[in-house]
Amino acid sequence: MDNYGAADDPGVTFCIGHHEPTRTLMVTPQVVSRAHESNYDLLTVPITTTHFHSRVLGLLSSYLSNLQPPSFDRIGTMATSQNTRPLTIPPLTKLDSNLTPNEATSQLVGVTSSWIDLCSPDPLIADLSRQVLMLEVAYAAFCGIGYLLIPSPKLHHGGMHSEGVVYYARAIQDALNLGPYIQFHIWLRMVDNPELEVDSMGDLAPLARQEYLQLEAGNLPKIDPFGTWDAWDLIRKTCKYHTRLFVGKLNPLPLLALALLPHLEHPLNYITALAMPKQLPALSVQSRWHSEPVHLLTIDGSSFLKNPKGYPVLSKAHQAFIAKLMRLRTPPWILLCNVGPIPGLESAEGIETNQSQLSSSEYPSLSASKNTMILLHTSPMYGICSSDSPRAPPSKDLAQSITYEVFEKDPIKYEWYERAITKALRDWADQKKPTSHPDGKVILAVVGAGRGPLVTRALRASAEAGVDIDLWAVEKNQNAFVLLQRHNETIWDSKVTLVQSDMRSWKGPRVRRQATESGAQDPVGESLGIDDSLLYTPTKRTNDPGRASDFSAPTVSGSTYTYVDIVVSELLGSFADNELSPECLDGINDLINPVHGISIPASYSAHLTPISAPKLHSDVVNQTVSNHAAPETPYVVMLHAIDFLSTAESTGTTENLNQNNTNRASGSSSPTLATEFPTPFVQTAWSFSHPNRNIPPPSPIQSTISNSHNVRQTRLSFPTQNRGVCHGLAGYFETVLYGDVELSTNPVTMDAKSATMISWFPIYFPLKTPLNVPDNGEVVVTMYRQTDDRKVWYEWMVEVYALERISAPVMNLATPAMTGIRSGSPSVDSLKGNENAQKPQGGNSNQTGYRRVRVGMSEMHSSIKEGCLM
Ligand SMILES: C[S@@+](CC[C@H](N)C(=O)[O-])C[C@H]1O[C@@H](n2cnc3c(N)ncnc32)[C@H](O)[C@@H]1O
Repeated sequence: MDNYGAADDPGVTFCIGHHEPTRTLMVTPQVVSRAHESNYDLLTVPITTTHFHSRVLGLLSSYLSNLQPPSFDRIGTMATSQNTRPLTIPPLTKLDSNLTPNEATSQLVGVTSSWIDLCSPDPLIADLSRQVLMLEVAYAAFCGIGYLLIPSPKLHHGGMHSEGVVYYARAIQDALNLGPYIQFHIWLRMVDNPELEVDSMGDLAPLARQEYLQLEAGNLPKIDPFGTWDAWDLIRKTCKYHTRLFVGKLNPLPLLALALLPHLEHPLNYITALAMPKQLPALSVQSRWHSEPVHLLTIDGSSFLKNPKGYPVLSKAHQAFIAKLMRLRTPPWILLCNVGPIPGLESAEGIETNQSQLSSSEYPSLSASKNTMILLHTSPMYGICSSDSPRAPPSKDLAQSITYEVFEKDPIKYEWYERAITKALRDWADQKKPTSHPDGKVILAVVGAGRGPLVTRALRASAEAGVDIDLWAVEKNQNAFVLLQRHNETIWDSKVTLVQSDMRSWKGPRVRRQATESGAQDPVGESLGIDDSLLYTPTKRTNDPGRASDFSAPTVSGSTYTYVDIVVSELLGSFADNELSPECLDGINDLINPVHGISIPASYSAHLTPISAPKLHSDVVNQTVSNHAAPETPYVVMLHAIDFLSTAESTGTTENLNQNNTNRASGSSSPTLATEFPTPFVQTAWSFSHPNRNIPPPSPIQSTISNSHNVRQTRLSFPTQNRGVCHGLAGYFETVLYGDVELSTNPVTMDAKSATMISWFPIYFPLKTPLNVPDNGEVVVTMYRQTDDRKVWYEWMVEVYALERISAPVMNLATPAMTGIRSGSPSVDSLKGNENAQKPQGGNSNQTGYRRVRVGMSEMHSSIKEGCLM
């Protein structure tokens, strides 16, 4: 158990801003306070004016008219060297900016010029653009602007695509240094659609000289769902995952529809009544952006659609996406663009609103929108903790009472334990199994009892099953032990025998001898209260199954040691075994009834999947400055801002999915709305079972006990559908408590096995250096659970493969031979597409197949420095 956090949902504060691209108004404190009265939390402001724009265009024009056309030099370079007279923009003048430092500046988001083209293949345009940006950033920094919105890089230049993004990225790197107190937001569309990259009048891009442009490619421009994400990935990598660099996303969501929901009696009816809702990109694309640091969500007025009553409405898919973003640790600010002037502040004249049909007074008050959006924030799961904040696993130090208290609030865990114990007791009685107690009671021990919630559940289970138990509770934490004593007196009616000990040195339960030599009943043992057996020398039970109740050991105060029939423990960590449950339970393995003994849990398994987790990566990189072991430490963390790289993906857009009413590719055919992100492909790394019949006997030549039987290793292959970046691995666990009673944190099985359980966060195994993953590739994970008999640690390595299409006889095709693919999970072949899966069996004709080509590999990471001491 390793989950910490506040139990109450803190709610989300929404921050709504107003963006008017052609704002000419000088933004004074009075203007800001007027915007506040209209319930806007912030305003955008252009850094420079149209005067500045004209000045730069004028400069460029006169420069070009005096310039010789560029030509190749003797070495043959043109685009990469400029042996020409430089064009330098003189400093800003007072007509070049309306921005003046004042007390309202901190509530402004500065917007840099969108008419520049930092990506231009023409070095003159690219350099001029860079100068404009630098002048603007420097002036914004001088004025005390805290947030800058930088328009998107231009990705298409004739036949060239994304070639100049690296120049853009390099300029942002300079800008970060120039404005050390500014947060930079790169303004991107969700998908790369060349048709939306339209040049406006006065833009520098079309002024690029023909000599530098490649001719238009013959093919029609295509929408690339991950094209803008690719650009973002390059920018943030160039800027080394800088903590002040975020995404400001252009998102065509009709947000004001959401704002209007309180006015509607049955808002969902109105939404479903819409004829043609705006289309969100595929869920895989939404999921990718959800994992990125999106701090501004901009919603354009053109996105609004009207419902039959004339109000703007929002589809459920849109709501779902916004709601998901709002549950992040840092929910984005919402920026409404082109929605008309702020009432009473700006005249609509000169301001182009995309909603000619809607006047600004028709829009709801922003306070209403805030309340509505808070209503969307309903899932209890997300309020429990701060998400995506990496935290090293809990130390093995004694836990504080508050820690136990938080865990004890879990609505599922204890309920499930009680069900498991009840079932185990009923089965024991039904199967008429002999017990280890002379009176026929089932001896049950809660080992690692903490403050005793499982003890309470065991007593309830006994009453429920109608099976008498002799109950023992073992706990090493002396402070928790005080509470166990108190509970025994006040709640448990002194029915429990308490043992303050590390379970590994406990000698087992004691019962009264059936009769003393004199024939009198021994009074000790009915209820021993606090057990003092540690004061006595260890005894040895017989392992002869036929003598499970043979109390041949030396007696203590007329009592004798016996076996435990049912051991109940909860020593699990986020990755199942990472809090040394196997090692602790090994220590009491010999105390368990060798024939009929039961352990609850009976088994547990560790599961993993590769993820993209840019925020976590950035946090880990920052921690590395003070802690060199940070990138080799597994972190317990609520994973929200992540993207699963290997999924049972459905490829349709949200709209298609909505129409088809299909949901997860894992096979659910229920008619639910497809707003869930694709289901991850999670595989089993390894498992442990108890009681463990395979523990080797101690070696006579070694003083220490070997732990080698608890070493594990795995190598798993994960097909990936879309390109992305692997920052690390997400780890989960599943456990079989008893029979069909199971707990799971695995996102694929959690809902079925233990929905709403909150005791465990997932675990995150970071990669020091993120690895790029190609479309339709494979990520192969090699992982170990290692031990040196003193501590336990993990080692992990990731390889990335591209699948190269080949034509070869079927016999020669290289097929991945990985373990861990379980029934119910998509197979590697089926995720590659249907070609392999559907190829005809037999025959030796040449057929299309795939060869794996390794394109990336991490180092072997090791958490040995942070290993868990046994
Ligand atoms: C995760 S807590 C579970 C507490 C309680 N059983 C519950 O479910 O709320 C694990 C408990 O086991 C105790 N523990 C861990 N290792 C132990 C050991 N080797 N011997 C005895 N107690 C141990 C810890 O002190 C802690 O109280």
